[in-house]
Amino acid sequence: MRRFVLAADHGGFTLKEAMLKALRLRFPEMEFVDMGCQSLESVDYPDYAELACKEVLAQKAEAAILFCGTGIGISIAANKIKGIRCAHLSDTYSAAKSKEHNNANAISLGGRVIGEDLALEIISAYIQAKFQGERHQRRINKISNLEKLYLCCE
Ligand SMILES: O=C(CO)[C@H](O)[C@H](O)[C@H](O)COP(=O)(O)O
Repeated sequence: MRRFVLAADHGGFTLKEAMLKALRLRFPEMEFVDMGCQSLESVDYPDYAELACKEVLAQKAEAAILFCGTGIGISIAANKIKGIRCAHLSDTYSAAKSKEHNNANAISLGGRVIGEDLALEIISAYIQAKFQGERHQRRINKISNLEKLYLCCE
C-alpha cells in the first residue's frame, strides 16, 4: 500500500486537516498518516519537517506532504535533511514535474496561501505522477553530490 505522511505547523494545521480528510476520500487505497501538529497552538515548523522526513528516510513512507503558513519555511527545513528533495508547490503543473523530473520525496504547501480545492489538486497531481528517470536521474545524482559536498558535516 502506498503510504504518505502529512505534517504541519500551526500555520498549516487547518489545511493539513482538510487534506487528510480529502485525500483519504479520494485515494482510499492509499494510507495518509497524520504526524501533527494537532492544534492551532504556535509550534516550530522545523520540528514537523524532521518528524515527517524521518519517516521517508526510514522508508516507512513514500513521501512527506508538509504545510506551514507559506509552505516556505517547512520546505527550507526539509531540504536541509540529507536525502530529502522537497518541492514547494502552488500549481498542478509543477506538482507533476516535481515527481517526473525531480523525484521529490517531499512537497510543501502554504496553508495561508492556497485554498483547499487547489491544494487537493496539487497533491493529487504529485501523487499520480511518475518519475521519468534517464537524464533526470543524472541531475538528481548531481544534487546528491552537492549534498555530500555542502550539506554533510565534519
Ligand atoms: O516559515 C514560515 C514562513 O516561511 C511559515 O509560514 C510559518 O508558518 C510562519 O512563519 C509562522 O508564523 P507565525 O507568525 O508564528 O504564526
